[in-house]
Amino acid sequence: MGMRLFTADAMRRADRRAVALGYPSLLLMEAAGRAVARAVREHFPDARAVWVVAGKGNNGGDGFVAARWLFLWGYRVAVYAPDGQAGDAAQARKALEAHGVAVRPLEALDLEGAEVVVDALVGTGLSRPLAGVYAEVAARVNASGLPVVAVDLPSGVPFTPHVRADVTVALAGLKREHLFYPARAACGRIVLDGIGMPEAALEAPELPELLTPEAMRALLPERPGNAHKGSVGRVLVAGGYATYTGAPALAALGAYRAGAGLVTLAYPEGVPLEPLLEVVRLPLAAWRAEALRAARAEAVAVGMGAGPGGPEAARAALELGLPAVLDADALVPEVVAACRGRPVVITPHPGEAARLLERRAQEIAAHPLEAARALAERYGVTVVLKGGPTVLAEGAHLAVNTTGSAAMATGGMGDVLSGVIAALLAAGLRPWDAARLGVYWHGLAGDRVGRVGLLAHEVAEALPQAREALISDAVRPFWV
Ligand SMILES: NC(=O)C1=CN([C@@H]2O[C@H](COP(=O)(O)OP(=O)(O)OC[C@H]3O[C@@H](n4cnc5c(N)ncnc54)[C@H](O)[C@@H]3O)[C@@H](O)[C@H]2O)[C@H](O)CC1
Ligand SMILES: [K+]
Repeated sequence: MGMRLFTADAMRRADRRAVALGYPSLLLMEAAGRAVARAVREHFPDARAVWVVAGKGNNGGDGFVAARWLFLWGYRVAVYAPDGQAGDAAQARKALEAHGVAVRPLEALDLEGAEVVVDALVGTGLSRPLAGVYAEVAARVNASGLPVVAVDLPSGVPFTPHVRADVTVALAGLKREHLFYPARAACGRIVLDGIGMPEAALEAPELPELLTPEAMRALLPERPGNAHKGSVGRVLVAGGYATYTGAPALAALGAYRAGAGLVTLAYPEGVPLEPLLEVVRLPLAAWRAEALRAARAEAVAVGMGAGPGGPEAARAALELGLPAVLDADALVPEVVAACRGRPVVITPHPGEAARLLERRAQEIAAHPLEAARALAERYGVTVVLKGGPTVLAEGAHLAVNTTGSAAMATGGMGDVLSGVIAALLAAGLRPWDAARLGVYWHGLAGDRVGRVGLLAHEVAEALPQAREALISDAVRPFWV
């Protein structure tokens, strides 16, 4: 079963399924609290004094469990919470108090002497922005400058105010706030703990898939020992005029570094292109499908280069009937609309998605999953909506990438990605597989060289070592 990205509701359903399977919910809370206590010990090994702020719900319950274990391990512990817990949370509170640990009112919070704060005010049960004493506690914890370990979610996200955590222990599964900004920025380092939740309870094929190393490794095309350059995928790159003369070269480089056997670059005669020794050049008098056939390609990447010829190049390339990746200036409604039901991957950023959906870019960036789904529905193609994180859609399927970083927000990065996806299409992968693996691999390569100042060609150069790492099981997801 693949990993899924949960909403609060979906996690509540998983909880209920676990209970229906006979799994006592108090066991989940016990595992959750203990995981939080362990995170404190592992991430702040020098701390001896831990203050816990807890709410009325199960998030607070997890906090009481964490406090009990930390107390039993010899930490100095102070616990602040309102009265009025019920169910498991009330039990967890009693179990803590049985050790003689007093729970003081939140209003009495005194952070003097604390070395780490555990934030267990609210988790997935948040229904409205924090206010009153909760908002005050969040503000005081933030202002204290003390390290914060958040239980499940930093309290208050996705609204403001919220706690800013150094470590967030995600319980049972990752939720949207752990992946999407601005909430993600409040999480700090994210560690996922399974809390013993039975796999069957977590099954939720309707939720977006999270791209994991295991799932992506399985998609990597094999390289047979008797491979030759015509047998592992030939890619045609069509684009590169006017301003971005390096763009097609970056796409070609991305395709080669992703394993393409041969890359042909078609371009209008007379356009000066950046040299790339291994690329076959195909100068054209005009964008005509007949001329493009000379490349004998199995997939085509169109649109890098941002010139007025983009749509024209795209039309000619699409006439070849090959699997295709469309980017940038090829992403105009008339061109994309002609691709319905064909093996085509489009790779818009929010601005291009806005053009295709006739919406505002801010709206797209604020609701990327919904936008990707809308694009897939409207155009009947595979969608890669670039962003932090990149989200993908095809038909009813959604996926969210888990690699890459803001360091990759630089020119030419998308051209490399187009080349990678085109190489995977040429190697015979279905568009959904090529898009998911391409996005994941591209991000992984970025992570391996990742620091601000990263250049697109450096990411292309890191693709082979990222592949090796993926194959040899040396890749850990960010939540481990
Ligand atoms: N499967 C799991 O992931 C498990 C998670 N656990 C933990 O349970 C919480 C969710 O618990 P729940 O009781 O549903 O909600 P919360 O504790 O997050 O919050 C409910 C609590 O807070 C009050 N509230 C809501 N909004 C506000 C607000 N803005 N200001 C003040 N108070 C607010 C609400 O009225 C309730 O009293 C999950 O995050 C995990 O930490 C389980 O322990 C194990 C299984
Ligand atoms: K919390």
